[in-house]
Amino acid sequence: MIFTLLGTKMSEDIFCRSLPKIELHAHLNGSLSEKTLRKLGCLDESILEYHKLLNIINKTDRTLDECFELFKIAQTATSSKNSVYLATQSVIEEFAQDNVIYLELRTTPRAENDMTKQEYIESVLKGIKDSKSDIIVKLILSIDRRHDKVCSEDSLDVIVKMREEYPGIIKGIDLSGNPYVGGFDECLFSKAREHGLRTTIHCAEIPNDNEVQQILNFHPERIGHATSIHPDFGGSKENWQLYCKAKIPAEFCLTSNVVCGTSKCYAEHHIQQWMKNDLPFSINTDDKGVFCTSLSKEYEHVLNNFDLSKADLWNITYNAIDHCFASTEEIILLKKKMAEWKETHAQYF
Ligand SMILES: CNc1ncnc2c1ncn2[C@@H]1O[C@H](COP(=O)(O)O)[C@@H](O)[C@H]1O
Ligand SMILES: [Zn+2]
Repeated sequence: MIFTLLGTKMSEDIFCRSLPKIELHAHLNGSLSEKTLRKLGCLDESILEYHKLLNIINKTDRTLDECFELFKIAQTATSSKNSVYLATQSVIEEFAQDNVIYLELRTTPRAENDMTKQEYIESVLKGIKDSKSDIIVKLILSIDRRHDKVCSEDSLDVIVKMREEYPGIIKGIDLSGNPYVGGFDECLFSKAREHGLRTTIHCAEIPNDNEVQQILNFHPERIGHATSIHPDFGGSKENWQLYCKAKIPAEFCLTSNVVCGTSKCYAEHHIQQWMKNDLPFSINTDDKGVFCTSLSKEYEHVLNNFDLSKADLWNITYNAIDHCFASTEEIILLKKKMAEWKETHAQYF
């Protein structure tokens, strides 16, 4: 990679791009760039829908539902085994180009046309295995909140079966989807856990104290967004106390929250409460395609809005390694890579 360096100064954007990064919260179909959508044969009209987001951002009465409509465009582009395979490869390549050294990709297995849920997962796995990029990739499989019990249990059966075959790549299970629909099924996630799957759950994207309490009591390995847990952001005092005891690492996705309107702006993002109270978190993209972002840009937003140093940013990435679902050997390797980068780039801090 070529950097424009002035003396020993490295501008913030180049620093954020150059920094080796850990991505723990990226949905496959939400991560498809315009370039990838075109490669998959997506039509201009559909791509234009993506750009409508710029209008959504400027609207004050936008809804989460409007953002969720956009996933359907990407999902239409990945309705065959080959397109799922190509999409996976493209997404991995783009994260690697952004100097992401470890990626946990998540996706919801879909049975579509002549593709079964198992074939969907196999296509993603093939995309991961055939990837030529210098990046470690693990897979988390998602359960969509809007699916009924029968459909979710069917997904879990396939996920468990596939995990037995590919324990080195399939690491966990996630609960995602429109937070206004469906709910958290503790039995399903306990069953997944019994089968050795790690758990990460989208939690408190909107205020929902009862569900948040259930999720915190279940104690997943990680939670996504964690927007409305702190009382200043619509959560109850009891749940915040529960969270502070549990200290479950949170996966923050700032642009996603700002675009969807669940955070007012970057500077007022709830990440500030985690920093203030020394609670564990990582910085992630959520849906880099839909929200027109990258992990580097997310790091820049954090750097610019919260009075942090470049060393603080390095620490955030380094600490995120402890939240990942990789093996002990891989964790050691990632920490070594980060330490080496710090040493060779000491003059830029
Ligand atoms: C905005 N924040 C979010 N909150 C909740 N769920 C989200 C999400 N962003 C994405 N997804 C979930 O990921 C799917 C797209 O990727 P996959 O088809 O699974 O690869 C969406 O349909 C939704 O279920
Ligand atoms: Zn998400």
